[in-house]
Amino acid sequence: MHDQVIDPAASGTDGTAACPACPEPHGPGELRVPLPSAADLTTLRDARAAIDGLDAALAVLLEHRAAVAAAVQRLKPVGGFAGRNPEREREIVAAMAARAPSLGPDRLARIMNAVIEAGLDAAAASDA
Ligand SMILES: C=C(O[C@@H]1C=C(C(=O)O)C=C[C@H]1O)C(=O)O
Repeated sequence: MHDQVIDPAASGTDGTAACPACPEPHGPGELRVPLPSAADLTTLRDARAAIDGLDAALAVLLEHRAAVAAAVQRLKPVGGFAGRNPEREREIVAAMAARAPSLGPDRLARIMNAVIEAGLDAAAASDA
């Protein structure tokens, strides 16, 4: 969860906190990340720095998503891999494809299949 990746040693005195994903301090339960414009990146160093910032935010989102997906498994009558729901997964991919048109539904399906399986696997490991 996002709160868990905030470095308490870097916390401000005003209730805000520094976190590895965000360039600016912010309150708990928030993620703020700049969205660099690829067209503005003209050096390898800057482009890699932009990737690193986006990946830090992705990691925070993936950690948080896995925790929420684990909560869903506990709420469903049949959770875990046995309760996998292809129709729900197709809906997720379709909604994401509308926001990520350059990736499109086929690539997003591969990405989200990996994300969903990793979440279910992590949830099963934490139950064991
Ligand atoms: C979270 C659920 O369980 C499973 C995991 C999903 C996910 O990580 O998004 C989606 C569908 C299910 O295969 C759910 O049914 O909503």
